Amino acid sequence: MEAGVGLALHSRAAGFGSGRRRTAMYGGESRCQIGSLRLGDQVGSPAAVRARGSKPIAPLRAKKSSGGHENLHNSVDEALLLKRKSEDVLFHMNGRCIYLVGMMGSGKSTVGKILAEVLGYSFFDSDKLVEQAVGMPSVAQIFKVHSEAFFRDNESSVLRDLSSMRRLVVATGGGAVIRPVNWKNMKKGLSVWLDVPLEALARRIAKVGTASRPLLDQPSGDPYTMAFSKLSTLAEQRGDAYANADVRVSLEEIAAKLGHDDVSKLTPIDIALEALHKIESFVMEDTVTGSQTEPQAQWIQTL
Ligand SMILES: Nc1ncnc2c1ncn2[C@@H]1O[C@H](COP(=O)(O)OP(=O)(O)OP(=O)(O)O)[C@@H](O)[C@H]1O
Ligand SMILES: O=C(O)C1=C[C@@H](O)[C@@H](O)[C@H](O)C1
Repeated sequence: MEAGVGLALHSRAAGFGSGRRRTAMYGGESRCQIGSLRLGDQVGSPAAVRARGSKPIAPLRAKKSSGGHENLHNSVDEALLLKRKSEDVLFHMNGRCIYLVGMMGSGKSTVGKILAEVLGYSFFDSDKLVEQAVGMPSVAQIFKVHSEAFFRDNESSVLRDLSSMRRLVVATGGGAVIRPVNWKNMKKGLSVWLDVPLEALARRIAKVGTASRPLLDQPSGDPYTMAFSKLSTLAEQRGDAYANADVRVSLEEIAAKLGHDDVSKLTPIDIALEALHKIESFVMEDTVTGSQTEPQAQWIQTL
């Protein structure tokens, strides 16, 4: 294959859940209103995602890079592995939604867009849907003008509305895990925890700044140190809330498996691939035990 020729993945969910409404990422067929959300052909399209202030979802392509043929081959191999694994996973998913949970900066949006593309699902970022529902341009502004509690109420409404849909990958807000009612809704699909060491999170966040993350934003101080200290406090407060997810994707484990000494060497594709492997194990076991969609944790059932 010539360098520079793109390998676009066109994973299709065709054949699954026929007769149900599809919300394919490109060119959804229908528009509908569910609760406070308007979903359908506009929202699922790249143009609509851009209109809501998100970056467009780039098609997954093998890129020509300065490394030449070797890099191209690696990219092609990765793309094929992802495509094959996504087909295995789709077979067992029955259209269930995937909810990505994890701390701020854990890569929920980055990895979520890759998963949505290979599975032929639609991608949504719940922070963006809250901004849309409230009619404000940023989460930071919602916190400032209203309050964190107001944001959390809207976040819960968005997750409740999404939970009645199918074939979505949802990047949830970092704090969505603290409310049991959100788990009750997320457990209608499959939840995946991106478990990233705090040092790596702080490095990523310090790189892009904290302005868009109101719980981390500080008027002064070294960005890495401030982010690390706040993230540590949040992680302590949240305790085991993330561990309630059906599947845990640990970057430390992936790095060890791939022989890397640092999680920063992992690409979003490495992480998406591991997520698909873990999802497959979970759904296969789930199919065998017949426990699909039943909330497991006792504290959810006490609601
Ligand atoms: N595997 C990775 N390696 C390095 N940087 C990454 C990786 N994944 C994501 N990032 C970067 O980390 C930052 C946060 O990623 P992303 O927005 O996907 O996280 P998130 O979990 O959705 O964050 P939030 O909940 O705060 O919105 C981005 O700048 C992104 O480019
Ligand atoms: O971890 C959190 O509590 C948050 C994470 C972000 O995604 C936003 O939902 C908001 O900034 C709060």
